[in-house]
Amino acid sequence: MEQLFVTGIGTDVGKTLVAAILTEALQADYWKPVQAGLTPTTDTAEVRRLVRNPVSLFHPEAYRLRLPASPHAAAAAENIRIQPEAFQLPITANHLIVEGAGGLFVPLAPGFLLVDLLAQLGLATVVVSRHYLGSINHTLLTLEALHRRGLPVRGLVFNGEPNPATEEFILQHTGVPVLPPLRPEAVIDAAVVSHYAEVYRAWFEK
Ligand SMILES: Nc1ncnc2c1ncn2[C@@H]1O[C@H](COP(=O)(O)OP(=O)(O)OP(=O)(O)O)[C@@H](O)[C@H]1O
Ligand SMILES: C[C@H](N)[C@H](N)CCCCCC(=O)O
Ligand SMILES: [Mg+2]
Repeated sequence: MEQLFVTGIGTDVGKTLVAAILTEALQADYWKPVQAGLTPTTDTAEVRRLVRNPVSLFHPEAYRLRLPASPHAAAAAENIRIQPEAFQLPITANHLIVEGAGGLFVPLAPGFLLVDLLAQLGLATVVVSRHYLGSINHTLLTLEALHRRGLPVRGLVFNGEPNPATEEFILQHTGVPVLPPLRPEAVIDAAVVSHYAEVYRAWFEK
């Protein structure tokens, strides 16, 4: 069974889109442990919108915070302190896709970063890198942080217009496996996710 934690080089890089593709490809369950920002939608609702298979279950978030901000600040705004013990992996016999919030060093509580939650859960990662000027540095920092903690990378996803110079450097420098890339899409809907899910299913079966 695949139990994968989707992280990224920052916020808005495409983690939810990748999580939806993985959820559809593997007919996996999905879990977003910390949701900061409830409108116009949540990541769980977005993945539910993008996935068509009847098997996937959507597990409730451990924290649902109103403010679209760093989780430690969104929690503080509601007089909540995020507790490491509150995070228990959902019990399921299915594949499980877990989506982080922002990047690895996003604070959840004083002294408790998202990467600490990842280490506590003990999952392999899928890392999403979106192409922008500065993304090489953000990607290498993310991969080094995982490597230093002994957290395995199942695959790296490049999102955006192809950038061979960037992609080749990162892959040669780190040696991580690469998942199929995502290209800019005019709309993000279930049909687009279904297309990528086919490609991802083949990658996992190879
Ligand atoms: N390849 C793409 N083509 C078109 N739009 C994209 C693509 N990848 C991501 N997007 C859009 O970019 C926005 C940010 O992506 P997404 O919500 O997946 O980011 P995220 O990393 O999950 O952010 P968060 O840290 O808030 O969870 C969304 O509106 C998403 O639909
Ligand atoms: C609200 C946003 N969409 C994410 N859920 C949280 C992003 C936190 C980023 C914090 C930071 O790195 O400065
Ligand atoms: Mg997301």
